[in-house]
Amino acid sequence: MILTVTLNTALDITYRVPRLRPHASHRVTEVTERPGGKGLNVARVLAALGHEATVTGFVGGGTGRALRDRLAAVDGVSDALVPVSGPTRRTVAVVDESTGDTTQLNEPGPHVSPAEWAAFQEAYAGLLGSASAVALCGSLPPGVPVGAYATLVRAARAASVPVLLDTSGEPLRRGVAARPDLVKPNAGELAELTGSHEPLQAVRDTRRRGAHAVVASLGARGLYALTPDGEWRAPAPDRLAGNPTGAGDSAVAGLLSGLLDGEDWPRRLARAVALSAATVVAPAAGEFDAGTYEKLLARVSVDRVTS
Ligand SMILES: O=P(O)(O)OC[C@@]1(O)O[C@H](CO)[C@@H](O)[C@@H]1O
Repeated sequence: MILTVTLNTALDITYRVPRLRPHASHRVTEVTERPGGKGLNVARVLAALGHEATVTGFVGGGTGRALRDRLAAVDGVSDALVPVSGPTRRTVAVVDESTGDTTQLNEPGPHVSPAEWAAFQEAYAGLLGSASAVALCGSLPPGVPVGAYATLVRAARAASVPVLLDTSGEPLRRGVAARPDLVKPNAGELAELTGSHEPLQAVRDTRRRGAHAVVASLGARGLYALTPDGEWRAPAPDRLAGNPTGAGDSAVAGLLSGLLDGEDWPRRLARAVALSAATVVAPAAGEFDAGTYEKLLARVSVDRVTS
């Protein structure tokens, strides 16, 4: 199975409003609630692609129960979440129907005690034994040490399980230094990590800091991959209208799914680009439009960079 770790799980709430205006009161036209946090989105997409996925991380309180109830209804995803005494957070995505723009409000998450963090690490070590790959995704809840991902990367490497890291800030900086097989930063995360606003220079710097391979999502410029096998650029397809929340998580699912299906880098990147775009046209994170995915997969161009 593919293991996804979401230390800061969330009940994702999406509101659609005709037009979002600061200082105004809004009538919500549609509400959706989904089990979320980045790794849960990755797992749902992997399951939809036919992979067996297991999710772990912390879960607690009434929001945690609601998250688990909804997760139990998702085919192909096993729940190996670890209890925490505080309540799982909510995140709110507000979609402005007049522009298609999304505004995201993410709660910090429950406080995690040293004993809860130790219990998680024990559970994680056990799960690594049956994992063919692991994805470490999203922000850290309060109380979890800032070097948590570095610790989890090292444990995966010691167990010879390929490990992908998708986070930001100091947890990313320390996690990269622990030498994950792959990191997937966006342009903002790259700039924060390296201090460079020139994305290609920042990608090279990230690899020098320890990551074996880097796949950067550069918005309208698409994906840029720097790997031991070479460098590739995969331009994004024409801008699609919709909700971009979770598009990066679908790219992670595409990269992992391609790796485990034995695909080469260009085909993994094509999956990532097509899934990411197909997520924008689906209503919520962790879902994708299958028709759009198939159509784009046949059309995505991935170019080798030779300089
Ligand atoms: O606060 P984090 O952990 O960075 O991000 C959490 C989150 O906004 O990311 C997903 C989209 O990628 C949402 O489903 C989720 O709630």
